Amino acid sequence: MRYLTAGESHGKQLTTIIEGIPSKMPITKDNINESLLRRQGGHGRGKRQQIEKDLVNITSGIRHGYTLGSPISLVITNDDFKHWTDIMGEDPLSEDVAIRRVVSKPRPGHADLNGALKYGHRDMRNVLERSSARETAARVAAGAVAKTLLKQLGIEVCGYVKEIAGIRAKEIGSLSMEERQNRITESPVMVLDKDVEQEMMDKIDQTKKEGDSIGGVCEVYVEGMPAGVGSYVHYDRKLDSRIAGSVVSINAFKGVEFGIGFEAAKKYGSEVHDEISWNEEQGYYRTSNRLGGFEGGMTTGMPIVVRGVMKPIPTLMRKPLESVDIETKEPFKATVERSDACAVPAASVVMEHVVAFELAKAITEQFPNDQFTKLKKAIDDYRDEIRCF
Ligand SMILES: Cc1cc2nc3c(=O)[nH]c(=O)nc-3n(C[C@H](O)[C@H](O)[C@H](O)COP(=O)(O)O)c2cc1C
Ligand SMILES: C=C(O[C@@H]1CC(C(=O)O)=C[C@@H](OP(=O)(O)O)[C@H]1O)C(=O)O
Repeated sequence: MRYLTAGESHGKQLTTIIEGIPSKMPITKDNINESLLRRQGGHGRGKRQQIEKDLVNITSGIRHGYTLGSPISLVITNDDFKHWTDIMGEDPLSEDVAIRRVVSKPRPGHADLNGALKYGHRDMRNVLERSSARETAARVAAGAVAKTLLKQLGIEVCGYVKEIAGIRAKEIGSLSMEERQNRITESPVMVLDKDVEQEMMDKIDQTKKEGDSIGGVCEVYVEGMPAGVGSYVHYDRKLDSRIAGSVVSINAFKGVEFGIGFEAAKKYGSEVHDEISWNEEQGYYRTSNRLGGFEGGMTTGMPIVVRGVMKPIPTLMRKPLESVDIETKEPFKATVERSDACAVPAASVVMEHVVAFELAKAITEQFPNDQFTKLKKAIDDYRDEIRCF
């Protein structure tokens, strides 16, 4: 399984092409639109989300509610394009207009300057349009297809906010998957712990008022993955490493941890590792899950718990960062018309979907089948086999 996305933030549309989903898997538009809608939400988003209404147009690979086994292409229209037709259209601009519209002021914290140096663009719009996190809508569409596959194999993935600007949600280990999913749907900041919700919202509002930005931590929790998915034999087949790469690939994500994560550095081995037990009903299981569901690049069969840290949004409404104009070499302070003050809730939805894609990819590699029913049977057989091992 693999996917590619195409599209600029203020261009006509975003496109996702997914390859490797087996045939005859039930799926509808609603499976994808529900995820797209969730990504647009969350307290702290800027004015752009009032312009966009992300809905998928399935243009290939799905017919009458089932996958065909051929490439699936998904299109999301950028409603904002109508305001940008001259700047983002394919027709050449007259020279004087083109010169006036050139973006020569790189924004710190964005891809602008490095992308301009690499691709030789003196108009940094050519960089910023594609490097924008608008592209995460296309990735969520791919992840929604992956989630639909996983769910039908008994694997559920759920992403939520763990921390915003130092305000940390407490551990609520006893929540079922359904309770987690309901809770984040109800929560304006997509957090499981109701006690910190208001504090997080107040912090976002205060930050917005001050024209600054904040980041945080997102967590993804997965139930139902059988033990032994992934591999220890090569670095690029380790599933935890693939997940880590997918999380850091999300715009503004700077780090990843599994289970107790960086806390492990402060502890003894006896306080970190998960002891192995066995009973007839479950087969092997762990009495704790401090390592977050991975050993040796493979799943342990315990829930996967992975967190990613998002830096504060780099575009600041009233505290602009200093930079240098690449034409004049003069310093300037970046001024902006709109930006998100905090996109951690939306990013938790993105993280859920990129993790889901890596899990579905690993499953389809380990149980290669062109037809979904055969894939389902292969996994069920494997589950029986490891229970009796
Ligand atoms: C869902 C989401 C929304 C974002 N919204 C904004 C935004 O409104 N303004 C902004 O400056 N950065 C925003 N970002 C962050 C930038 O896209 C990101 O910092 C930039 O692409 C540079 O990538 P890097 O931080 O990974 O180096 C957003 C990120 C995500 C995941
Ligand atoms: C468009 C989205 O996020 C955008 C991501 C983004 C950035 O720099 O990453 C900057 C903003 O773009 P704009 O300047 O057009 O408002 C966000 O709105 C989206 O998530 O759908």
